[in-house]
Amino acid sequence: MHASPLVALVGNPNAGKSALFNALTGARQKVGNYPGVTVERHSGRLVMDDGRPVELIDLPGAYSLEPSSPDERVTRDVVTGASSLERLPDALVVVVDAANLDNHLRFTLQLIALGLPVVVALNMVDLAERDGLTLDADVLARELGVPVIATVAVRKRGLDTLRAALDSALAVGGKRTPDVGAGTQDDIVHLQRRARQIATAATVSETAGRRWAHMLDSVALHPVAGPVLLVTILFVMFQAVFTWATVPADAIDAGFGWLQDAIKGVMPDGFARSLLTDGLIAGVGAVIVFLPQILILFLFILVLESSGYMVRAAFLMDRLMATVGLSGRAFIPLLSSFACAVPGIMATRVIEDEKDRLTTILIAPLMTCSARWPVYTLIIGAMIPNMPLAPFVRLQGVVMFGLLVIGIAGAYVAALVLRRTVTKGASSGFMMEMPKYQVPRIGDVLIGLWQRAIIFLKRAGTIIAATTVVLWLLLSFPKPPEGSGISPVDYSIGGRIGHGIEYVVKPIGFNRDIALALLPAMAAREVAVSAIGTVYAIDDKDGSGTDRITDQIRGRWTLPTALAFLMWFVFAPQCISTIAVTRRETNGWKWPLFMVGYLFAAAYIMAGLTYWLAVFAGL
Ligand SMILES: Nc1nc2c(ncn2[C@@H]2O[C@H](COP(=O)(O)OP(=O)(O)OP(=O)(O)O)[C@@H](O)[C@H]2O)c(=O)[nH]1
Ligand SMILES: [Mg+2]
Repeated sequence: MHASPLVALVGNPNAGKSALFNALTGARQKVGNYPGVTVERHSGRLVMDDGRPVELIDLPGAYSLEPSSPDERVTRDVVTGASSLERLPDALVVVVDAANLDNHLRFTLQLIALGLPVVVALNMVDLAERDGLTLDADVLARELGVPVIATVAVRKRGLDTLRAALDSALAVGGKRTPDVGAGTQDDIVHLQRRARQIATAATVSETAGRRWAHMLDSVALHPVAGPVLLVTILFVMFQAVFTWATVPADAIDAGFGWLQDAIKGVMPDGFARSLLTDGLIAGVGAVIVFLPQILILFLFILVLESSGYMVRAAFLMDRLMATVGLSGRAFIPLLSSFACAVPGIMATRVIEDEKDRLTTILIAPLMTCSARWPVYTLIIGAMIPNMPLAPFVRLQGVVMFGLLVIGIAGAYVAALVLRRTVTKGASSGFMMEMPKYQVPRIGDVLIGLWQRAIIFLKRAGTIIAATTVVLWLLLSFPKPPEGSGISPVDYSIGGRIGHGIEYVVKPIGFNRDIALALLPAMAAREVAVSAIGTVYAIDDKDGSGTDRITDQIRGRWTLPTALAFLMWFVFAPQCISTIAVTRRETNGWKWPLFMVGYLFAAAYIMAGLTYWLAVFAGL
């Protein structure tokens, strides 16, 4: 039996728990360590008005009862009575930041649901008032069903009232066993909604900016309107990529055409000229044409990120992610993977749980990265008619969107399977602060776009140029004997390698041209585009050298082949950089090899299925 009751200070990080702890205990505190963990234990003595002592502990800040760090685990274990290091508190003082009520009330609701006596310290009301936000503590108390005391920890304001409220909470409290299930059952979207409702109800007055944020959130986080908005934004993004980019892309295309002609005008005909114009310029040009589309894609991502919407999207996704046993924290790395899996995989470092993190790394390549855009766009542009389906909705954009959705669905299934087999383990929760909404700064967005453009152009200038030249050489030599009638491509070294690959990919509907492009495309996916361009430049039947790749594809590919090829690129791990970064982040070859294996298998099966279904459907 302990002499004095135990009271724990809990709340989100930076709510002011330690400041309140210091104000309440003064010099009567001890700092120690919880045995076995590196988490510090702060305890101190609080003296009630009648002189009775209460032991106060300052718990580490946490976002929720689903811990994602050792600190948060200590907090969770203590308040749920699961801790072997600390007895169950007799009451909780939940500290919330008044200026950040929506965010902090989520955890508060979870804590109240545990059933222990709770007093809420509505802290930092001075900062809230400075920001033009006035809150009604009584309304808050009524909505939450527990006493709420306004405090300013650093000015020791509200401490007497807080002590009195704590006294009566302890008096009526009795000790109940925490109802651990109650706090964690509600998913975070629901909690967030409830928190926002309460915060709105308790708000007496607020600035226009805050009012706007509340209004935007009531749409963006709405259980029905939220997902609809998210899908709409993504859909508009894809339509924009296809429609806005045509003019600049055509201009770039024309520019490279002009450059080819100019060089043909000054250089004598021969191997060097042909390598330079039909090989290098055509190959690199075929990829650079996609710069406008990639920049439009990044424009959307950067604006969504800097406006504060992205984290809201992560919230909406959390429920979905939880169904496959992934942490909501995985959303941000996965989202970055839509630009490129390499930074995406590096961003998985924010995920504490190893199994969670590994699963996220393994599915990251299924997000449609920007290197796939050139491939998708080329094939869709050549083979899918761009007929309007509805105002502002065209078939090509829909197909593109479909490929993206298939990638996500693939990742979903992969995570589901992986989490039950090779990366089995308990899943952890996710909580993040909702950032403020703000109008994106044009300068920041432009700098972001500029950086992407440079990275893309560098790739085109190095990896893509080099593989194009190597492929050109492999496809040009040795030359078939004069008058043999054999196509130079088929006779070349590259052609023979291609025939070898063709054996493997013929069953899934791929032709020789695709087989030839697959190997160089291992360097980077978009090389497939320049590689196909190279094949057709060397294999130019009429010798005019003027046919565009799209026309060549149209003439030589069937629709089932094109669809199978698209499906292949949704799954195939055609990217050396991704494999390398996976090796680095997982410290060994085991997981990158596993990733390559399962993705190639999926690519093969899905492409094959697509091909044969399309053939049987008579496409
Ligand atoms: N203006 C103002 N500042 C406060 C108040 N309470 C705390 N602060 C300041 O807010 C910051 C965070 O306070 P802490 O007490 O360290 O927060 P905490 O909840 O212990 O944070 P963690 O330990 O990280 O979970 C500090 O700089 C405090 O000085 C308050 O009522 N008003
Ligand atoms: Mg602290």
